[in-house]
Amino acid sequence: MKLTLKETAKAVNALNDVSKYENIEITGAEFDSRKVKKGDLFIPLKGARDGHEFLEKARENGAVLSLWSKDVPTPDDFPVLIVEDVLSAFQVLAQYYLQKKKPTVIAITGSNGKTTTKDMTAFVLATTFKTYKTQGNYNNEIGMPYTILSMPEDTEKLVLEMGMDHAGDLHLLSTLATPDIAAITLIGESHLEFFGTREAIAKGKMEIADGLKENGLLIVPSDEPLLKSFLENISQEIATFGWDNSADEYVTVLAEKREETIFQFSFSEKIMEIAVPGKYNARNALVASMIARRLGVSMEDIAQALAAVELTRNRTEWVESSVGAKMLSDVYNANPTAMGLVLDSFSQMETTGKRRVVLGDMLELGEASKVLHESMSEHLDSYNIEKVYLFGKEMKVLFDKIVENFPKGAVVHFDKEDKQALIELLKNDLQKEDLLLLKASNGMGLFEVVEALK
Ligand SMILES: N#Cc1c(NC(=O)c2cc(S(=O)(=O)N3CCOCC3)c(Cl)cc2Cl)sc2c1CCN(Cc1ccc(O)cc1)C2
Repeated sequence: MKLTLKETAKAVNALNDVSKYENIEITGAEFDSRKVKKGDLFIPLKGARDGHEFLEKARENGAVLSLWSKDVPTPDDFPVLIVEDVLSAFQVLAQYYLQKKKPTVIAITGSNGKTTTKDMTAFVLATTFKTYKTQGNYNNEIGMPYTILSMPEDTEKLVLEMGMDHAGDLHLLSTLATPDIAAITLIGESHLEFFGTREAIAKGKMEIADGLKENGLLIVPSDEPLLKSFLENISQEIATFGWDNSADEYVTVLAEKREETIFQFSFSEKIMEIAVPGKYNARNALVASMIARRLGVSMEDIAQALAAVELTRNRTEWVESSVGAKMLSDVYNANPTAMGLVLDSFSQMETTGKRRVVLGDMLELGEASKVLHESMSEHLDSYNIEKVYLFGKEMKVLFDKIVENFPKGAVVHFDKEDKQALIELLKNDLQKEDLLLLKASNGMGLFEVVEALK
């Protein structure tokens, strides 16, 4: 990214006069002060802590400018753009950058299929165009603007995953990104506890068309009756996909093997393959191919790319333990905000068994580490969570802080060297109906704990 101070100030509607600053250029935008590089714009978001507290760290790492809330005392020795609301300014800046660079924007949503379809689409488009895609789970109102502002200057095709937790989420993301192509991979059941009915989920998913360009294309499943009524209000072109010729384009699965799936699309004689099992991956490949064909990628390139696609393992899926407990190892974003958010949503999840959490150290939090690990106590309530297993030396302060608030023995702490002891205790404690959440920095190796419990 490359933006001048002046155009940035204008785009975010800065409230202060920036003419007193020399005209600098920003080459990136970051809200995690640890990731700030030279030339970045710092985005002080309210996470587990208020990002405004971390300007010094951002400055040390090379930030040249910062957005700044009008409600926070202004630093007098650092250039800032004072705004009504930092998050909105971040989003508006992303929208400005998108309108300036004008890549083709492809938006993809749907329950679990969206990540696979996003990866497949980007992989196929990359055979022919300079392509950029959503990284990790950066698919929400913070992650998507971040993705847009991280896009290389010469990006031709931008593949954005759009996540939906609540009604209104996709309306915001779609109107920000104004996609040229929008795809709903599946309506599914996720978040039923929030939406109440699958109709409400379908309505929420259809919001992805709210920002769709007039000459854009909406790609939807042909076998989803709940979408029918909403599609009547769509003025843009619609293409449906499915398993048979009731859809505009369909896929015929010829063979499902352990390591690959063999199939054929309605629009080509070619016998295709992807190096992953599961007929739903053939459906995801069909959506990716419909998008690629629409944008001019040849069938040869599509076939070659699909045969070689590597998928980022969908890393937030639930896996079952050997006794039947459900385990979620959320390996994304080991930062205080993400840990707090996942603890809050885990604490609300329906279960007939007990909720248990394994929390490992969050690394690289420097001198803020103690207070940030302790702050997780705000997300741990003995009413919702039966047992807390803390793992690593940074987590000792959290143990000391919460042990008194839980029944005797409900909070335990292990040093990193005692991973085996942690595994033995979990094997002993876990019951069939339990839910287990595991979250830590990758460096703590919690995936070994999950593997041992499977
Ligand atoms: N609160 C907080 C902190 C962070 N939070 C985030 O990065 C963050 C992550 C998330 S997220 O949940 O990970 N996320 C981001 C993108 O889309 C998917 C979801 C969100 Cl939504 C919001 C924020 Cl503000 S990163 C970070 C802190 C506080 C400490 N910082 C480093 C530091 C160490 C020592 C110091 O002296 C100063 C700073 C690093």
